[in-house]
Amino acid sequence: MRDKGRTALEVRGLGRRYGRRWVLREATFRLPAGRVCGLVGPNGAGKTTMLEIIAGLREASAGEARVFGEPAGGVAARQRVAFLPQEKPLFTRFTVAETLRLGRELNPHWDQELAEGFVRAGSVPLDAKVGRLSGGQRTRVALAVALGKRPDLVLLDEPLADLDPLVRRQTVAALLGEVAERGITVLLSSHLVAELDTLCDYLLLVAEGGLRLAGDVDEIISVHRVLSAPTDRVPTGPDGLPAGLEHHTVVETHDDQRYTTALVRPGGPVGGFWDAAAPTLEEVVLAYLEQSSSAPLISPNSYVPGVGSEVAK
Ligand SMILES: Nc1ncnc2c1ncn2[C@@H]1O[C@H](COP(=O)(O)OP(=O)(O)OP(=O)(O)O)[C@@H](O)[C@H]1O
Repeated sequence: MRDKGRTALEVRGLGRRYGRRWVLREATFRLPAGRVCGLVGPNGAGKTTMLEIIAGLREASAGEARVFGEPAGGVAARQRVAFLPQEKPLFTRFTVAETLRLGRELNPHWDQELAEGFVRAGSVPLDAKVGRLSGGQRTRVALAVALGKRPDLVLLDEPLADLDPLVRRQTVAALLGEVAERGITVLLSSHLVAELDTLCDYLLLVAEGGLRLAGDVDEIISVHRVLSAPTDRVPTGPDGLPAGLEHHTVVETHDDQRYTTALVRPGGPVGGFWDAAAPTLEEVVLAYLEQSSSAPLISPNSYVPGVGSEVAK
């Protein structure tokens, strides 16, 4: 792994506004090299905007992004980045082989063997016109073009959204195989929250213009607990929240007639009537999406020294 131990991406105080409206504000994090990072957030949270800034396709209104130490958008950074936008940038009249040939002509470091192998492994015929391919086959060709550039950082904007579950699983396995073998860093936006933990070992969550979660998936899960108790045993505490949560950072609470649950970052022992369990990544993500005003969590290896961020606790 060429970049092991390095930072693939460093974002400091990044912001973007359209007119007077800020869609992204003061995003600060670090993404270590070699990780597969999920970028999640509600519609309109600024995920595409952030990917476009990192790819050098859009100017930031504040702050900066650096790719392997180089300013995003500069020649050095662009050479190391491949960006696959939501609408796959393929010419429908080209055959698959012609598409790969174009990739070779446009990219000095093109890896034909990799790109062709990736397409063949998905049983996509090289002589087929791109316009005649299924959505899954087209995704595979677009990913092959992205990987063929031999990038160090791949940015994918909802690459899997239109694939059926089986094709999605096959495509993900193929993609993860390539990136692991080559030590490529991946940042991919996705709404497929239930599948994130099979894809990603790193997570960024943006909501309401700001970064709410950043860090290792394992670390993020390990600092949270899901507490549950029968609703009839849970009195209301002085702050209006269910009692017994005073010493914890409460991300979200939910109750129905039978059970009350809370996702918390424990600030001490959990006791009394509460049962505590480790949450799934999906539970954590959904809780932060539901309560986008909860205190952000930037875990230590995403933390950028000298820029105001909250460290995991
Ligand atoms: N060129 C533009 N001019 C004005 N507003 C824009 C422009 N591009 C994006 N926006 C607005 O910025 C906000 C963030 O858009 P963005 O596409 O980055 O969000 P997203 O998180 O990727 O959303 P989704 O999950 O729906 O793809 C949206 O409200 C969008 O309407």
